[in-house]
Amino acid sequence: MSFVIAIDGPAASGKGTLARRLAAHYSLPHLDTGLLYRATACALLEEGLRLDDVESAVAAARSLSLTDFDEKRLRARDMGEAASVVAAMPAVRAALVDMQRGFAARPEGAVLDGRDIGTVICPDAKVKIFVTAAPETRATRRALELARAGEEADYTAILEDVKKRDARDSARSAAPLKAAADAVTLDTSDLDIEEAFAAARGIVEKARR
Ligand SMILES: Nc1ncnc2c1ncn2[C@@H]1O[C@H](COP(=O)(O)OP(=O)(O)OP(=O)(O)O)[C@@H](O)[C@H]1O
Ligand SMILES: Nc1ccn([C@@H]2O[C@H](COP(=O)(O)O)[C@@H](O)[C@H]2O)c(=O)n1
Repeated sequence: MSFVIAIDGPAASGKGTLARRLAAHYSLPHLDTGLLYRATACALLEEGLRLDDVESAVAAARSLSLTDFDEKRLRARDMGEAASVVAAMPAVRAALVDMQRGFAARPEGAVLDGRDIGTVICPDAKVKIFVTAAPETRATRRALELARAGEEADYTAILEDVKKRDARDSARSAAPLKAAADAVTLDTSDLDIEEAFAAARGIVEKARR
């Protein structure tokens, strides 16, 4: 397998930040797989369909194009919650596997971040990192991010969101959120972004040797 870095972790743990930084550092393409589930949920909501309409969700997942995402819309808070509802459907997950594995199979390698990259999508990845942080830390960071963007940032509501999403993602039967047995866990609760990036680079370098 080519040089694949698989990054998983709970909501707002900083996996996207680390995945982007590692991809830039190693000149690898990056796929934020959460966007696939967010885009699937968004397609349903925009059509006025219910989030539990499995057939429509599978059709929406199958028609996604990786180059076609309105990231600002998809990263809205309500879309994270909606994504986690469709992500619990085994048929939706199955519809998105080939797209993710195709991305990971690029000859130069790739960085993918999500919930099941190390466990299901790329079980043979050379590097697996499970990024985590205390829920309160994650909620504080997300609230700061929203406040910086001039959006509503109610810490208590965000903390509740994060906990609810983690619980649903961990409890589902299909590809639940969990660290792969051979992943290295990186707890960033007491690390700033530069420290977390340095630690992640250390993990990658060790795995490459
Ligand atoms: N180690 C860190 N210290 C401080 N802030 C951080 C750290 N890592 C990430 N952040 C900030 O926390 C917020 C969430 O990070 P990020 O978007 O990377 O998380 P994520 O796990 O990809 O989230 P999601 O699950 O919603 O996709 C961002 O504002 C980011 O800048
Ligand atoms: N590999 C993945 C990635 C994401 N999900 C689900 O999508 C939701 C949104 O993901 P973010 O990373 O953008 O926060 C997330 O809560 C999961 O339910 C997934 O199941 N598998």
